[in-house]
Amino acid sequence: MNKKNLNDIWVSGKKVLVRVDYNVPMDKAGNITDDTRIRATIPTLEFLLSKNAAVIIASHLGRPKGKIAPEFSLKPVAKKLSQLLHDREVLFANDSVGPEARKMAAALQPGQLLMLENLRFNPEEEKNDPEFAKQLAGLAEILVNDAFGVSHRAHASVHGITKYIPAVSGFLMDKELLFLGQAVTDPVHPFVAIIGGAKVSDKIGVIENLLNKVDTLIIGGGMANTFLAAQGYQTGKSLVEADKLVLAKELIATAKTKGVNLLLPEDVVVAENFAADADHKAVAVTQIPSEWMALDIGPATAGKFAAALRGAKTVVWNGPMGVFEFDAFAIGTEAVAKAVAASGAKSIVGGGDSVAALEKLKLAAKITHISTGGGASLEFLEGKELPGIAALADK
Ligand SMILES: Nc1ncnc2c1ncn2[C@@H]1O[C@H](COP(=O)(O)OP(=O)(O)OP(=O)(O)O)[C@@H](O)[C@H]1O
Ligand SMILES: O=C(O)[C@H](O)COP(=O)(O)O
Repeated sequence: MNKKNLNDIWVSGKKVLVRVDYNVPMDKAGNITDDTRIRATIPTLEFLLSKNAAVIIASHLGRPKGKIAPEFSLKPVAKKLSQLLHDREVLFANDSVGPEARKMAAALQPGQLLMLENLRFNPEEEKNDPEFAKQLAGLAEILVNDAFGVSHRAHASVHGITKYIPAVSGFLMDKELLFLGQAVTDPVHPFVAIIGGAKVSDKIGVIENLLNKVDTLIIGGGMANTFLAAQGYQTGKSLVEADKLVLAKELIATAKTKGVNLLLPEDVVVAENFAADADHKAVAVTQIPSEWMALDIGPATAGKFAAALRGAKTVVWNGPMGVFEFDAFAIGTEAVAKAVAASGAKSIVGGGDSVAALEKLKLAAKITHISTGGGASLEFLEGKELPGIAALADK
């Protein structure tokens, strides 16, 4: 990529603002339930500290809608970061561009770390407000953008700010762009993509773009029902997007024209109702009872999908094959997770459910790259230009 990264600039003794995506899940008591996104930025932070930069960390957490909301405070995240950095002190400012942040940033010494409070406590962040961006830029000399997960948002801390101070990518951003970039621009074939999750409407762009690149496209999860309905199967009470039937038909036709091997479920696990303990059974897609709903791919389909993954050289996976939250309907997703891990392909996985399945099965280490981006990795796979990446300084 023709953008500057951390190796292209002098950071020693400089004040560096690092934009990270510490939008991590927390339980009701404020405990971080998955710290992957924090751990993923440690190489960038350690590099900056080893170079004696004064490091100011900025992030959002959740969607507090421009208002101060204690449940969205980044304080617990600062504590977690300190632990992950072997109890190194992480100073904390109770605002992001206010008097406290300004004072603490000004006093920050080389080798020290300061975390700002949630950027989204200010409505100006999401509005990409130039004055807010300028104030944020005023805290530092350089922006290091390691927040791949938010690079699809034209927000002040990833976009507007780059008008005032130079912006380069951090190591996490580099890693995301390298792996996702290779998959969309220069994949090694055979290239197999697996797309699942609830709705076709969320992933139309991804499917359309991947149809130009893949050899095999596997579709599972709730969205597969719309494709089944489009082919004329009775889908009972399954989740089907009636307004997407024509589109699903078009996508099936496009796959054919482009010579893509499109794989849809042949059998599904149907349930009497949407519940963890619902009565359920595997049936052929021609046999879905009118009062039942498909909540997982069936065993024959899982076998077919696994076979399609054998010999793949590049695999992209996003979205579960069924209602993974209920054990009875997690079997298809787990079978796909095992097949991706066993494929030996360069594998790129995005999305919380797919990653959770891999972690549950202790297979995450077998994946080449687990993306920290949700919406951002989807938009990247759609082939869109992400504003936070476009705004990085050119080489
Ligand atoms: N057959 C189905 N019927 C109804 N819901 C389904 C079905 N299959 C999967 N789902 C639901 O889809 C949801 C995930 O879909 P979503 O579109 O949010 O995927 P995603 O967020 O991209 O995936 P990930 O969480 O891996 O990123 C899960 O909550 C799952 O229960
Ligand atoms: O979790 C994410 O996908 C990112 O942090 C972006 O969050 P957002 O969808 O609230 O902008």
